[in-house]
Amino acid sequence: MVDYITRDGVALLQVNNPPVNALSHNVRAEIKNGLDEAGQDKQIKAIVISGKRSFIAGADITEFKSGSYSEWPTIIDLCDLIESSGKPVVAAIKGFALGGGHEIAISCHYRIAHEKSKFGFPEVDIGILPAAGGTQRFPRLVGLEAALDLIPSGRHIGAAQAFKLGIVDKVVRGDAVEEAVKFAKSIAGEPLVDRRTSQRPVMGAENAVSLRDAAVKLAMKKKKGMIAPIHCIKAVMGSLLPFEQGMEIEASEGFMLFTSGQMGALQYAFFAQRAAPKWSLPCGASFKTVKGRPIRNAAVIGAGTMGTGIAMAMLNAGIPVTLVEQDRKFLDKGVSLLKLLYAGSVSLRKITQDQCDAILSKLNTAVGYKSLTNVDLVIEAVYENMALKKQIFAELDRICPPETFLWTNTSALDIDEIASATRRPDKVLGTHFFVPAYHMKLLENVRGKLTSAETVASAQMFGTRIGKIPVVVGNCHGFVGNRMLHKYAHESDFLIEEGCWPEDVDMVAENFGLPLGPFKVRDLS
Ligand SMILES: CCCCCCCCCCCCCC(=O)CC(=O)SCCNC(=O)CCNC(=O)[C@H](O)C(C)(C)COP(=O)(O)OP(=O)(O)OC[C@H]1O[C@@H](n2cnc3c(N)ncnc32)[C@H](O)[C@@H]1OP(=O)(O)O
Ligand SMILES: NC(=O)C1=CN([C@@H]2O[C@H](COP(=O)(O)OP(=O)(O)OC[C@H]3O[C@@H](n4cnc5c(N)ncnc54)[C@H](O)[C@@H]3O)[C@@H](O)[C@H]2O)C=CC1
Repeated sequence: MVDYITRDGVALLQVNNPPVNALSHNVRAEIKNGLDEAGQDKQIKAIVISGKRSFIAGADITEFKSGSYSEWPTIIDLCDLIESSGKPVVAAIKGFALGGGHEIAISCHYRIAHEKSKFGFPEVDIGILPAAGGTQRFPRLVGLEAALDLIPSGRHIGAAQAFKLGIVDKVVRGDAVEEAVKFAKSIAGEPLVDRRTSQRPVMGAENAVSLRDAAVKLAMKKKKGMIAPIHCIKAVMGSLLPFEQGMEIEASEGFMLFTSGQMGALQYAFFAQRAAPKWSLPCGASFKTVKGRPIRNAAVIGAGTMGTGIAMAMLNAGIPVTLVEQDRKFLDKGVSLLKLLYAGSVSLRKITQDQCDAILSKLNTAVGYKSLTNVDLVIEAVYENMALKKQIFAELDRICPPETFLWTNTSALDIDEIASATRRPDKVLGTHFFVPAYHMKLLENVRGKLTSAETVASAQMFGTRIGKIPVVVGNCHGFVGNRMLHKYAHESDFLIEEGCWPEDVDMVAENFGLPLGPFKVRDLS
């Protein structure tokens, strides 16, 4: 799990724990053994820590449930051992240095990074904080302001910004490991006192109160309902005390999170989101055995709320789209809405005008279906009316090539009945997007009785390509999402009957952490 390689007086400790080099217990133990061996070997003058393929993506998240994250040696122990090493330790970073991996890196005496490497503390999004000294060393390396930005937000940054902030000593284009080995040889024997991060002062301490208040305000806005960002901020503020006292604050703030229900829920969500796209069918076909067909171009029928949102989701992923309506007036309305949304993204600087123009150049429009003779996929998003949907599917079946997938964005209708209007029920499937479809991550791919495994595979692949979390569900009224939403909607309605105002119900739901309350969502729908 950790290869120990010697190179001309340098010991290279290369973590090899696929897929992401998480710091599982065995990895930690082997890093410790490597450090001990290098420390004792008189021939070794310097140490390089790196990862095969990528650096280290952090603690092994499964260990927070099993408890082995706290088994010796912990990441805290490793960081202390690295920092206190009498021989210089250089981190060679390519790929990701995240969470505990980032903490290991900033405990090293020097950091050499590939230009495409990424740095961050994503702990906040799994309900914890960088509890291996990250909240104490990081402010000492980059100053209070940057630490109060990056730790509570969990944002990743690239190598160039990491260099600007002082996280990284050198950014390289070539092989980071080779560069680090060369560098390690060049600094062997130099004094390390000012290279030990925990011994540095924190820059920006004079503005501590205003920086803290701004960070709390931002965290409450951006991560509504989450407790971890506030504990992260409190722990970072502890860095203004001597290092050992700061570590105690980090541990006590960490303890509250490590024992919280939010940690369990967010870590469940982390693994659930990665499990969702992995599908299998009762016939035995699965994501491992069946390949999807890539979608080169598509059409969307209906330029209403959902049709425009679905078209945007595809355009954002670079898929050329033809937006189809029943008449010119509805089409113009849909296209204006779509253009307005992109103009909004330009004015908010989410995309440039050039990017906006490039995206819109892939949009075609049509009234009627006659032009759809060369599309890989059609997604229908017209009114929720079975007779209308069946009529449209029958017509599409006549016009589109036999291999074209015909998918429907119905909220609750029977996929098998819609498929029965065609001679290709194997290629019919429900793609249930959620409003706003260009933004919401969930995509239910509803499998009918006759939907083929290739169609399911293609829909799952398509979902991932357009940035969604696609999940295969069965065909029943309301599928999964809307059956859950029904209960939620009923309870919200009961509250109104009992005398609450819709805005009060929304406020409570939003304070709980939902981005929009139930009545605002209904207004959007
Ligand atoms: C305080 C009280 C207790 C006292 C005792 C004190 C003891 C010591 C405390 C030590 C505390 C340590 C604190 C700490 O530093 C915490 C952390 O480091 S938490 C982890 C932080 N890191 C992350 O959150 C990274 C998560 N991963 C990602 O963001 C992405 O995976 C990544 C960008 C790295 C790669 O993305 P991508 O290529 O898209 O791959 P996937 O996301 O699909 O992942 C592939 C595969 O790998 C699994 N996986 C990813 N990361 C982890 C992980 N960190 N641990 C375990 N498994 C991971 C993922 O689930 C996928 O698995 P599949 O089975 O293939 O689906
Ligand atoms: N609005 C929502 O929140 C969600 C809606 N859905 C489903 O998506 C589908 C569409 O819903 P919305 O976008 O909200 O409806 P909408 O009323 O906003 O848009 C429907 C559009 O379809 C067009 N249309 C009607 N007949 C047509 C035809 N024969 N050919 C071409 N275009 C035609 C209409 O002109 C209209 O612009 C429905 O089945 C709905 O149940 C699914 C998820 C969420």
